[in-house]
Amino acid sequence: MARKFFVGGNWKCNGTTEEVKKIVTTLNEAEVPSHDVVEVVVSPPFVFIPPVKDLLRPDFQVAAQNCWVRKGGAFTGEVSAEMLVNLSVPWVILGHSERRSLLNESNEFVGDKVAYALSQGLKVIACIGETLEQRESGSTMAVVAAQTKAIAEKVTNWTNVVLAYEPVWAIGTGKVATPAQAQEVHLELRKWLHDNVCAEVAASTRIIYGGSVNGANCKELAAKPDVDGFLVGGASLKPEFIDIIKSATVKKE
Ligand SMILES: O=C[C@H](O)COP(=O)(O)O
Repeated sequence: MARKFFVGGNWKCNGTTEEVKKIVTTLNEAEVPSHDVVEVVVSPPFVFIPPVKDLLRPDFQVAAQNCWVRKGGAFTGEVSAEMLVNLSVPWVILGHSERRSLLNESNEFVGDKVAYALSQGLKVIACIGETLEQRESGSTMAVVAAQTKAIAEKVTNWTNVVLAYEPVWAIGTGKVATPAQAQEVHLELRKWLHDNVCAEVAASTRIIYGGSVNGANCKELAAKPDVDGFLVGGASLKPEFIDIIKSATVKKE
């Protein structure tokens, strides 16, 4: 089964009303491959989700950057999956490394969040990835497998899950993984899904790469057979995000 290329733009904690309008205008005016070829999802901070949804072209979708682990209620400062569904927000990013490291989100907590968000009808971009220390000690695969296992233990249907491999050492550093490094981990993750979930999920789940992706390095990465798209941080705030979307048509090796 062909996996549709997926490009996510994670705006993180950035933007003003004016900047958001400018980014959306750039996206709306861009000529990009059709929705049959590439799925584009932008993820503004919560407060900008309603205006972005109102202004954004209909072939692009919106994701939240997080949501609460269970049904909403007395959880000050949190936003629930139900609220996102109520606002017709189709996607949510969960388990981003910034939340794992700065807010101590554990593998189990992320697994619970993914399962709950899916149960409410959201689609999930689930993030995993190793630190530089873990890579240098040779434990990359063990780390990403443990992170994926915590999700797999709670999830029965993978149809609405995109797995984002984001090595922490590549995030916001300008130090992108080489295409070979990304392909190696993506292929290993696919094997892990094959052996621990099933062949169908391994073949159909999109595994996207994140970490210093830009307009200049995206094509080489997109050519790798197991790189099914990108989760873009810094460059998603710039016009070069369009070039990254266009890399969906790069021929696979
Ligand atoms: O979610 C996106 C990643 O954290 C990548 O961020 P970056 O493209 O700024 O390195």
